[in-house]
Amino acid sequence: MNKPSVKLLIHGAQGRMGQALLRLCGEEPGCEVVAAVSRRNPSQRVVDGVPQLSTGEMNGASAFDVAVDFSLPEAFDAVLALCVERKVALVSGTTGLLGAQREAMEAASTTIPILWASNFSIGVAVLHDLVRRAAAALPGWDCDIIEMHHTRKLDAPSGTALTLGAAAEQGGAHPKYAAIRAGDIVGEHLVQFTGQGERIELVHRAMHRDIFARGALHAAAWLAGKPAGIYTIADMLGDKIGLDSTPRSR
Ligand SMILES: NC(=O)C1=CN([C@@H]2O[C@H](COP(=O)(O)OP(=O)(O)OC[C@H]3O[C@@H](n4cnc5c(N)ncnc54)[C@H](OP(=O)(O)O)[C@@H]3O)[C@@H](O)[C@H]2O)C=CC1
Ligand SMILES: O=C(O)C1=N[C@H](C(=O)O)C[C@H](O)C1
Repeated sequence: MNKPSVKLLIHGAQGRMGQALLRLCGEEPGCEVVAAVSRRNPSQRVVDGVPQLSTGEMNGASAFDVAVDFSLPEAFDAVLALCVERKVALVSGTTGLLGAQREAMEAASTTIPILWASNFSIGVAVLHDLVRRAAAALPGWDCDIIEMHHTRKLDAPSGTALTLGAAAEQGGAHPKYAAIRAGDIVGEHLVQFTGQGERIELVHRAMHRDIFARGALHAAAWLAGKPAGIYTIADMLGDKIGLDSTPRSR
């Protein structure tokens, strides 16, 4: 018998990530978008068969299994509350969340499954592991994290930089951060360990935001139907590429 499809609500649908998610959702087997939510009232009520809702209309969305949220911190509380009310899963990549929002997410995870990640690429999941191991092997070396993004990005340091910093701290380093906003850079993270007379550079360059969208759609299919709890990218990929749990940060 065929598995029933996983019904998705895309939150932040008019954004750069939201548009990539809508374009790529057909690639994830068994996933179907049933609602696309944006801040403003939509100019068209239905696009490619998908109902378009404004934030104010979100609570009236038809039944869904997973909300996929790539929005902004000020929009996050509403989608978390809706998932708790409907008892459905949440995949979120929204960065720059406040401490209180992280706590609300932890509290919600006692009733629904949640996977939040600052970066949904496989490369960065592997980079976390490399950074933790490099930091542990290089006590006393300076650790600097330099991130570069497009000029429209609002938060700094990026969520990924902070999560990589948490990995470095797990290895005993004390990272410092620098952020560059320039042109249309999708996302670059350089973690630099500097000793006396030598330097190691670990770098990830995202060439396209489709890598994040594909990761998030895969996470949604994976998370649907899981028991309540907080899950990480490493939980999702761990068996495949042998990762320990991902460090948490904003
Ligand atoms: N974890 C990861 O792998 C990645 C995470 N990100 C993160 O995802 C988030 C979105 O990034 P990006 O798509 O580039 O950003 P955009 O600014 O392009 O999109 C943001 C979306 O959120 C909506 N939004 C903003 N404020 C509100 C609000 N108050 N209520 C409801 N909706 C709102 C916007 O609606 P409207 O268009 O109507 O204004 C828009 O659809 C950021 O936090 C970014 O850091 C980005 C890439 C990868
Ligand atoms: O806003 C972005 O664009 C990105 N945000 C995420 C972050 O803050 O780390 C992930 C990626 O770098 C792109």
